[in-house]
Amino acid sequence: MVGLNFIDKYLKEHLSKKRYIHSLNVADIAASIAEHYDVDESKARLAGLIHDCSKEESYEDLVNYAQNCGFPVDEESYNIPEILHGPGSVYIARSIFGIDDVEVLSSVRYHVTGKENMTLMEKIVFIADYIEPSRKFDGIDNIRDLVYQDIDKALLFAFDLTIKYIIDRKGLLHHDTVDARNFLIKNTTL
Ligand SMILES: Nc1ncnc2c1ncn2[C@@H]1O[C@H](COP(=O)(O)OP(=O)(O)O)[C@@H](O)[C@H]1O
Repeated sequence: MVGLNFIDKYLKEHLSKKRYIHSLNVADIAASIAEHYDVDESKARLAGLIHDCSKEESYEDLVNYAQNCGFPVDEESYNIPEILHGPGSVYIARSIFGIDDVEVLSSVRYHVTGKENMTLMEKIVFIADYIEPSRKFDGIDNIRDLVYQDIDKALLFAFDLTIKYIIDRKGLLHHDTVDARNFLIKNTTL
């Protein structure tokens, strides 16, 4: 794997200032949630740092990256450009940063939509992205409180908000977020 200085320089060169700061914020909060839940802080921090590294690439590049990211990406995903940077960032993580840790890679892969039966690391990176300090929307304070009490409750709140947001805008909704939500409803005590 390349050094953190290389990753930092890459992010500065490939992301807007705002998204670069967002990435640093997600890294910090992911590490803090990981510490709380006793999972590997440095992996959570790394996944948070790189989660959006492909976000400003063209649709054509993202399609190519997603097809070669090493995780399944279904056909429907290519109709929703907003979600392609999940797999796209995995491609850059592997091919440019030399990251091969599956926990880190899968947290980046599913950070936009979530998925059925998420690992704790995947949950941490997803929710860190959702609540990092520069995010502002109704209900965020509730999610910020819940994260340290019961991460599944925080995730359910976030999935419901995302699903409602997309439905309100008549957008195409990828089923992974619905699957993530339904899995929590069926398998956890909420
Ligand atoms: N299941 C889904 N189906 C369609 N669009 C989705 C789904 N989940 C998330 N999105 C969209 O993907 C985008 C994610 O952007 P954002 O929250 O800024 O993530 P990031 O910090 O990873 O860039 C949002 O526009 C959101 O509405």
